[in-house]
Amino acid sequence: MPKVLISDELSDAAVQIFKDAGVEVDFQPKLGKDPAKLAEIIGDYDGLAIRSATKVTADLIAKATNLKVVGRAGIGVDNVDIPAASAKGIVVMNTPFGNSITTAEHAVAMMFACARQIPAADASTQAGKWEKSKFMGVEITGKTLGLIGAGNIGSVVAARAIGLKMKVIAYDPFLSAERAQALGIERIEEVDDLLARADFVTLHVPKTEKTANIISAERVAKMKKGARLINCARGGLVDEAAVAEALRSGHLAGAAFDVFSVEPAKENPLFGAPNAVCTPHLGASTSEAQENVALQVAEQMSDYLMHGAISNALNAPSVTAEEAPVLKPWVSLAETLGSFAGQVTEDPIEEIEIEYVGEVGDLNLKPLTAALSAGLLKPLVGEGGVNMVSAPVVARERGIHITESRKDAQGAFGSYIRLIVTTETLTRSVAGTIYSDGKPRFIQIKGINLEAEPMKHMLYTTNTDTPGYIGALGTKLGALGVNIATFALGREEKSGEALALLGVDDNISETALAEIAALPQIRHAKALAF
Ligand SMILES: NC(=O)c1ccc[n+]([C@@H]2O[C@H](COP(=O)([O-])OP(=O)(O)OC[C@H]3O[C@@H](n4cnc5c(N)ncnc54)[C@H](O)[C@@H]3O)[C@@H](O)[C@H]2O)c1
Ligand SMILES: O=C(O)[C@H](O)COP(=O)(O)O
Repeated sequence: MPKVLISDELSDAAVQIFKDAGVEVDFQPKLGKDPAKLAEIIGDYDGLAIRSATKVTADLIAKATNLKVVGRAGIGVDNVDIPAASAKGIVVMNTPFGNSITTAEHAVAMMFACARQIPAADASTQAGKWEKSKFMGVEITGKTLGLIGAGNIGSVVAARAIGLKMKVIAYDPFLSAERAQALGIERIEEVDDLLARADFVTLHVPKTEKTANIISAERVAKMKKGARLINCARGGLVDEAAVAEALRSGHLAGAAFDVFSVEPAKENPLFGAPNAVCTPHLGASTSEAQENVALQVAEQMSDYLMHGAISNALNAPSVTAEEAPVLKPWVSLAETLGSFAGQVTEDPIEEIEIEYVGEVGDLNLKPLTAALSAGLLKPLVGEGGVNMVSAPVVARERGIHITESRKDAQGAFGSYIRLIVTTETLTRSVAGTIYSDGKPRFIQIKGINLEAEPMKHMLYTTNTDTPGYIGALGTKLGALGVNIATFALGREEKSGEALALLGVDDNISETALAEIAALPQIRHAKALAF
């Protein structure tokens, strides 16, 4: 039974979902704030469900010896070291839509809060002051709202703002003209042009190398005098000290921040600045959003751990729950073919071509290609060093170029996978299919037809096609105490080249292999393990 740890404040609805799916669950919502304790126990878990408090660092991942999936109940995954997770084969998934509306509503609430100074007016009124003339505000109607980032949350904010009779302009390099038109907003090519026009600027981008400090001190200075800035996206997008200074100088009339460069924010340059409205990362904190993301993350993680279905992963191809069982035998075949090629190829691999022939080409090929690449790279990288998640990264790091193509059915088999591996000196191919019994078969090696069911231990030989070879090999294996389970042969009549693929009961030792390879008919012998 897979075991999941919930280390942040998730709605307890998630616990029931895990249990119902047959996943053991440990609910320790304070653990995210205790990294040492978390590191001590993480090795026991197959899954880790988090929000933003838990920091999934490379150090934590190194200790997570059984971890298969990290599920983020929310959107931002900047608290997860995704390259480290990918390198270890851990799927990282989030819930990209569950809290978008809630967060957009918070941004709109923050816009109103700083347009009418509601928090300060509230504090003053509750202190018995009645400072009616102190809290002069501005109308939102007819004002220009500048969105930086018009993705899921930004586009909900746009819709709400249009409803409030605002003019909405947006800077987002990935926003198409068609999408902007559909949203009823104006696309702006340069951030600075947006800042020069907007009365309110609101950020809705992830924090990346490109967006870090996107509202720098220089850009704060370029904002319209009297403008207001809202950040409900991520800390680190804005130069907070420059904004505080602009509030004091009167260049900006308000700033409303839900997120800060250091969190939890116990102190910050914005605290105490005039008309600075601050909330403690509450964007996603509604009962509706928390229920949504908790249920969704628990479902996604359970589907992966129990059935291999992958959704909303940041570092792995998607596989639906319907696809997973259909793909399963093909994923296993792909990994076996890759493993065969990886074990018999001695030179550095330059290129891998994968042909999906016939009906298999209609399946979701990404997981098949990833599994095949993992099988192929495993013998080169070492056991445990690569899997479906990390294989594309490892292949890229090693300069191995992978291509895939779909082909119409040809030959005796309606559907099969053929892998062609190119090294500096040679090109080799291997093909396999799934029989109607649901089991995989090798059907061709080096262009030579044969039929062999993959087994845990196998012996592969290439040999001259001369009489007596089978007898000599059988006798030699008998003398070495190697029991033959299956024996498949193939040959190319014209070239006189032949090959054999045998299933054997146990691993063949190196000494035994050397004796086998010394048979006069043998060109090459290799002990294989799957
Ligand atoms: N305050 C909270 O509690 C809270 C809650 C949810 C999400 N968030 C944060 O809100 C942000 C937006 O979330 P989302 O769901 O809308 O994400 P999204 O991926 O749907 O949208 C992000 C948009 O940013 C755009 N973008 C990327 N690089 C850009 C750049 N350099 N300049 C301008 N635009 C750029 C993308 O094209 C995309 O349209 C994320 O950082 C997320 O973590 C915060
Ligand atoms: O990215 C997100 O989903 C938000 O920042 C929410 O974070 P939280 O789950 O820690 O509230």
